[in-house]
Amino acid sequence: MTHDTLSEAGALTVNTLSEALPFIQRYDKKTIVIKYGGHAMADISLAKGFARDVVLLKHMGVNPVIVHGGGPQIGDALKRLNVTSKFEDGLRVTDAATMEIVEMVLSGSINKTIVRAINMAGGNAVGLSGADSNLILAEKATKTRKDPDSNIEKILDLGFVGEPKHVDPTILETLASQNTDFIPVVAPVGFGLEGESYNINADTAAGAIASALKAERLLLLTDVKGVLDSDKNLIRELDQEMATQLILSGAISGGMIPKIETALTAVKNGVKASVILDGRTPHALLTELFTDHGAGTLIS
Ligand SMILES: Nc1ncnc2c1ncn2[C@@H]1O[C@H](COP(=O)(O)OP(=O)(O)O)[C@@H](O)[C@H]1O
Ligand SMILES: CC(=O)N[C@@H](CCC(=O)OP(=O)(O)O)C(=O)O
Repeated sequence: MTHDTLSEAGALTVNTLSEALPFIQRYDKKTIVIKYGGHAMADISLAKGFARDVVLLKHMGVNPVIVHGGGPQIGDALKRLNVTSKFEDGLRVTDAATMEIVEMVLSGSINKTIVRAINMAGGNAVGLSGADSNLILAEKATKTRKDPDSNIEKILDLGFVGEPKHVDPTILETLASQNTDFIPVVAPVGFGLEGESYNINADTAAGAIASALKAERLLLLTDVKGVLDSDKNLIRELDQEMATQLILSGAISGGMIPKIETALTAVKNGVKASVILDGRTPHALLTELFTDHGAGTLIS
């Protein structure tokens, strides 16, 4: 690189930093809940980049709360143990033996891998699951499906799949209020009233936590650019009406449906806005929060 191109690059960086000022002011001391999915953490360099970005956010005055998934990693562990696993409407049917493994993987290995990565990047992460400090009280998920032949609504028994019934955010608020540098990292495992554990979809857990905290943003990191229309173009902004139309037309399907529903519900429950964005893009979090153009689909 010549001296000129180097100084041009330097000027560009400084301009970008300077343009970030209004965004840094907007998010100062604000809570941002980030759902970090299992696919996004599989790539080591992306995972390191994610940890650095979270630490940078904290240094910039933001209060990031991480809620992680781990679907692919649970799948690998179950395969190694010869336990078969199936999904109904995007949720893993979870019997008692599967639940034990789900909890080991989510609250154990994955949670601690993320905690270590953030700490290695210079942060001070604290790993929690929904059982810690009564964070996520869950109850058995009640899902139904219409039988196509008889048109009768059937109840699906998903075992220990749970839905958040009550989130007590005291521990997260306490960590944030002490002016410490703690970064909470939450595994989506809820506790039941009988002492049982529940496997909660990580998007759902992140949405419930964001709602309880009245977060400024719920960022759902996934493995596509954002919500795409029927021509596969990125939709920059989406509201309830558009989402309903796109679901009815079939342009939005599969795992994207519960993700959008979570994003919309969070907004209805007091989260300022939700964003679905690409966790495969380096620095997706920083681009979303600190640039004019953002990164994915804003849902408000
Ligand atoms: N309109 C759409 N826009 C983007 N993705 C969509 C759309 N419709 C369906 N999808 C699917 O939804 C997936 C994201 O949901 P999911 O696999 O549950 O994500 P994650 O594992 O990150 O939680 C995408 O990889 C894509 O295959
Ligand atoms: C009930 C249910 O399906 N739970 C999920 C929890 C993990 C998760 O949601 O992880 P991702 O975000 O990486 O997909 C599961 O068992 O896979």
